[in-house]
Amino acid sequence: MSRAAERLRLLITHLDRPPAAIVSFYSRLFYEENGFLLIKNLVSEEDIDRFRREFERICRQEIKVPGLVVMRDVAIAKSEFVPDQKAVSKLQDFQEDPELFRYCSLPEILKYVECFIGPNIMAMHTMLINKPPDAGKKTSRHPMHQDLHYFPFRPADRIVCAWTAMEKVSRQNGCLVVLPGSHKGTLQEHDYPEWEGGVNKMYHGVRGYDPQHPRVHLEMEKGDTVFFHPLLIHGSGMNQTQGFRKAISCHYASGDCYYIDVKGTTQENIEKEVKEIAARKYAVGDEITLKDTWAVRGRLVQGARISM
Ligand SMILES: CCCC(=O)SCCNC(=O)CCNC(=O)[C@H](O)C(C)(C)COP(=O)(O)OP(=O)(O)OC[C@H]1O[C@@H](n2cnc3c(N)ncnc32)[C@H](O)[C@@H]1OP(=O)(O)O
Ligand SMILES: Nc1ncnc2c1ncn2[C@@H]1O[C@H](COP(=O)(O)OP(=O)(O)OP(=O)(O)O)[C@@H](O)[C@H]1O
Ligand SMILES: O=C(O)CCC(=O)C(=O)O
Ligand SMILES: [Fe+2]
Ligand SMILES: [Mg+2]
Repeated sequence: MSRAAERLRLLITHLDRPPAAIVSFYSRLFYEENGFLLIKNLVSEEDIDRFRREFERICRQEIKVPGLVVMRDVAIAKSEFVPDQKAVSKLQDFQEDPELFRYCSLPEILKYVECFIGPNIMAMHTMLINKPPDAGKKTSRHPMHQDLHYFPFRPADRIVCAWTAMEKVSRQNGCLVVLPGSHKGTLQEHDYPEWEGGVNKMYHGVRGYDPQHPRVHLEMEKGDTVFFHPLLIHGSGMNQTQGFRKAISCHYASGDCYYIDVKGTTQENIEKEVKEIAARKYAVGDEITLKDTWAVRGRLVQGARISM
């Protein structure tokens, strides 16, 4: 941390009731320097319990949500499907589920998102992650990566992720691991890590990241929320408990971001995979573009949809 940030932190910890302006200025400085900001106790217990109940209903197949992707861990991908949360490692694209999508519109979340990306806010990517107990092959890990690798839109500074712990997350059950300050670098080349036990579909990792870079384990309580920059290198360790570690997240982009063509960039490999899956999912041919797959999923949650 810079000296300015450290002095502000000391000031805040020594004041009985630090002025809100100083706290927000410090928070912003912390985000600029580290690429993430953790806010404790931001989402209510009641809301989280509602998201959990909705997740369980989806797993039991009591409701069907258009466009939803229900993902199984690669370790059990080829075994018989049972309609239970134990068979689901992640939901993606829940924008058509009003109950889960409520998360993306929570005013306490949008208040922060607006500070980072401005008043026009699109929810671009939604996930409920149910990290399973590791089946013994370390496939429950998420390799270190930058989320921007997946996004064909810019600028990076107008994108932010909100990630809320739905229960206590610790090093034991595979909390997020971040490399503070790594968001100041550029987008790195990503590919599948060479892991003996297998890797989940599309879980690319940064090629040759520096293992000496300081790492921070973000241990969090239920309702704590971390906001992070799309260039921040992060991942999560394996779940060494018997519980399913739950988190809900949304990636936001400003309504005036713009799409880019990733041809000829390091993102070409993920484009190829996404197009193959999208062609099957939407039963269309080769003509679907990466941009289309994002434009159909994005939803405006505040302000104006300008170029997204
Ligand atoms: C900021 C963003 C960061 C990220 O999003 S990182 C992770 C991104 N990952 C994704 O977007 C993957 C999303 N998942 C999916 O699209 C689907 O789950 C997926 C992988 C296409 C499978 O879906 P379905 O086709 O409905 O499932 P299926 O049971 O019919 O299986 C079809 C073939 O896929 C395989 N599969 C299923 N889950 C897998 C997994 N987790 N890892 C690797 N392979 C997997 C499955 O074995 C089957 O293979 P085969 O065709 O029988 O050889
Ligand atoms: N060989 C590797 N190559 C790349 N990334 C790795 C490798 N091993 C672990 N990681 C990543 O590092 C992060 C932390 O994972 P891991 O569970 O191995 O360590 P940890 O939880 O920090 O340490 P410990 O297991 O000692 O508590 C995860 O994002 C994981 O995917
Ligand atoms: O919840 C996790 O383990 C990490 C998820 C993540 O970083 C992602 O899906 O991009
Ligand atoms: Fe990520
Ligand atoms: Mg670990």
